[in-house]
Amino acid sequence: MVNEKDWQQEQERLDLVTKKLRSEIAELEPAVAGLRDQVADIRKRFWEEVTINTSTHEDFEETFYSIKQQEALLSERERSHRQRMQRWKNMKRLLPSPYFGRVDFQEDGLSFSEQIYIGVSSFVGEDDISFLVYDWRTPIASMYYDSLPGKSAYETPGGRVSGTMLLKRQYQIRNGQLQNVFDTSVTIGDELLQQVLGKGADAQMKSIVATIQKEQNAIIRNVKSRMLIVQGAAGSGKTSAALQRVAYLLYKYRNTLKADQIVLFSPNPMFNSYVSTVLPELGEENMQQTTFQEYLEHWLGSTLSVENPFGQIEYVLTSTGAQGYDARLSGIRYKTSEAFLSAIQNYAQWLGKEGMLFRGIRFRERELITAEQMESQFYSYDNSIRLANRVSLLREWLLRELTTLARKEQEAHWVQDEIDYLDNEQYAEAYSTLRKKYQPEEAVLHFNEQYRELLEEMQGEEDDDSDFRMQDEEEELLRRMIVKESFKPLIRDVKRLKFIDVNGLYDQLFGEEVDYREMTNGIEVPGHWPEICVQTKEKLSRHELFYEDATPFLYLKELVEGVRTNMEVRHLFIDEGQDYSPFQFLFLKRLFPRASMTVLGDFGQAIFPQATNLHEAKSPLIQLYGEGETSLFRLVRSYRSTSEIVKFTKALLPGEEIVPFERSGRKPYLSKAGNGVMRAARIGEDLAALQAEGFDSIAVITKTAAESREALEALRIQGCGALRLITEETLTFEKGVMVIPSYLAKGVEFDAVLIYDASSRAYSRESERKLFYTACTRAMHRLQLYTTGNWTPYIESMDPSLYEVEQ
Ligand SMILES: Nc1ncnc2c1ncn2[C@@H]1O[C@H](COP(=O)(O)OP(=O)(O)OP(=O)(O)O)[C@@H](O)[C@H]1O
Repeated sequence: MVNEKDWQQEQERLDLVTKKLRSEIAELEPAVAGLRDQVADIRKRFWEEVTINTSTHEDFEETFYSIKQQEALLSERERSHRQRMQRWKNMKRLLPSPYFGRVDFQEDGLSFSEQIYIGVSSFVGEDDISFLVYDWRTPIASMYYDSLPGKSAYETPGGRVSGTMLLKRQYQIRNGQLQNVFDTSVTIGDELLQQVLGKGADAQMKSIVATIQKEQNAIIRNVKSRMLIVQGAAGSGKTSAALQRVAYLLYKYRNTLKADQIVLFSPNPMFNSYVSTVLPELGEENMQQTTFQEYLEHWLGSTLSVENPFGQIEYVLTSTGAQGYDARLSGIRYKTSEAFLSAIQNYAQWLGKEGMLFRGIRFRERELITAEQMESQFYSYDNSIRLANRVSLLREWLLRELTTLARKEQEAHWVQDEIDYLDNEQYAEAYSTLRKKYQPEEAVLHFNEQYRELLEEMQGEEDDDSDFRMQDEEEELLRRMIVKESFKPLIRDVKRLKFIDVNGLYDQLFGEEVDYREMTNGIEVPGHWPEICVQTKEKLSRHELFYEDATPFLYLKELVEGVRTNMEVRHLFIDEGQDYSPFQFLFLKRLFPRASMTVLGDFGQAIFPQATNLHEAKSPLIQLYGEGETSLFRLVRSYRSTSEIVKFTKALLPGEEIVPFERSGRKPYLSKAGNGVMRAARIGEDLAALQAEGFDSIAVITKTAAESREALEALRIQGCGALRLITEETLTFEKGVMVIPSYLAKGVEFDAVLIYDASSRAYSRESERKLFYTACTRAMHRLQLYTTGNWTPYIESMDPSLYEVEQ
């Protein structure tokens, strides 16, 4: 806290800034409203102001310029309106709390210092040059995050500015009133951060601009690397850093970068709702948000049913010992590995020489073009031409073939039959459609000409043949129309490359080991190969794909058919990056060739079998853009949980680099019950107690979805009302008490976490350790664990001083 005099001065300055903000807002208000009306008015009267006259060339020119002038006027007004509106909105946002920080900085060589007040946007005085508040994203504001009083510097586009920071101060301001003022010296920790972290969880993530830490700031402001990889412990602020980074990029590149050119891939749809308010809170529009599953379904969903990652993890967690389980697990590991990535690439090469599979084009129970014909046409192209380009050539060839075949088809009996079956009305309708449709075509023009001649003839002298001639022409056109209509689906399918049997191509890989080796240039198969083949083929025959097959399948499809790209997107953010396989990263790179990537994750929370270790030296992620274009960051300090919870969770996962932020609370608390009913009763009592203590975001975390349903039922029987069950379909995140499976709790946090079953029955395998760790690290203030039997070995082997046991 500062002394009384300083406090007084700060309150006075705050009053001054608040007054100026108020008066500018009031001044701008009518202008903002007026401009809105003016723009609407110009829009309305746009055409009244323009004289349209196109009689002569000069008139036409005049009209053209008059329209141009009106357009320019309108866009100028709109621009001015937008700018004033933005300024007005920024000031409104600043008003309740105009700034949160201040640094006093004396530049080397100058005899005076400047007071730099930092807030969520800039506020410039009437003179248009003195900054009453600096936007937190300005270069000078970076010192607030990076330095302590003493020698200090900041980077500007014009070079480095060095000097001395004389003071660093933090504020808590509510409704124009100072609540707290802290001076940060070299020795004192971040008091504001202490205050912020002591608060309860929210249904929505909050912005952290007032307390961004130095190592987070480095991530937020890095614009040098094409690829940013952040390995950060649970609760270390990865998602927070990502979102503030989006705001930073939107500010830095405000003239060229729009929010919809940034895409965030998040772990589940509920997470989207959780983070959706951070950017609007900072005065920026939200970036696009999606999940990888959405992307897979977009490209494969029309023909195949793709398992989602939660289906996969439920299977992994619940089907231990089931027939085929070990094979599936071995398959998951293999299909997401780099070896399989190479296998697919080599396989595509092999297909360039042989083995392509096509689907013959069938029409009315006949094979118009056989798969063999396509194959021989395909392999007749020079094999130095890329696979996808040869597919394009084949497509052109097929379209030409179909045109020729359509011409022949016009003479077929079925066409005549169709014409004969048309009744008068249908005939007339077909004929008029035909006239409209074929009007511009040469044959029709020709026909019309003849028709006119015929009419003239008919009006002049009688010609007995004319009716017949007309009928002939009509019939020919009708035949063309009928065939063209029936060929339409064939042509559409060819254009969509349906003649390639991608299912067959993927299926073909899963055969005899010797064949696999030959097709993939010697890549080894994993254990349980024959069973993996049976499982994969069986799924495909039902037009289904395992989650682990979806990306390789899509990759193969793209190698054969050509890549789809999105050139608009400039920045890609991938949260929970450890849950993506090398395939998925490669894919995203190919899909967004102009984008930079920021990947955030924690290998300690790698709960899916396809996990990628983000920081490993040989990690495919680092290879993606090459070391030169990649920056690695590590965040180890956990801001989410109390130090007692962090110490406990760290012991669960020896080796995980995680350092608690000094905030104290109760030790994790273990409660053993005699049976399920007693446990539910105990949890029910604890829930009530926690709520009475004021915690309003509480999660009962279960291992699986099935266990969530069971827990919900048991707790309801105990009279716990208002429990919300979270499933993979849940789209919004709300406060309250919820029952949630561990893997859906990823990325979010709760005041209190109750682990429903922490027994050795539920968590004993090494593969489950990270899942357990992820669940426990969701807790901010309280962590309570329950069992009806033995504790999980991860707890049994832990130092007992790290937890309390119910007496
Ligand atoms: N600099 C900061 N100032 C204030 N709060 C912070 C800061 N950094 C992180 N936090 C808070 O810590 C909590 C965890 O942050 P966040 O969810 O971004 O971490 P994470 O690394 O993505 O976590 P996880 O991987 O476990 O999901 C959030 O409540 C966030 O607001």
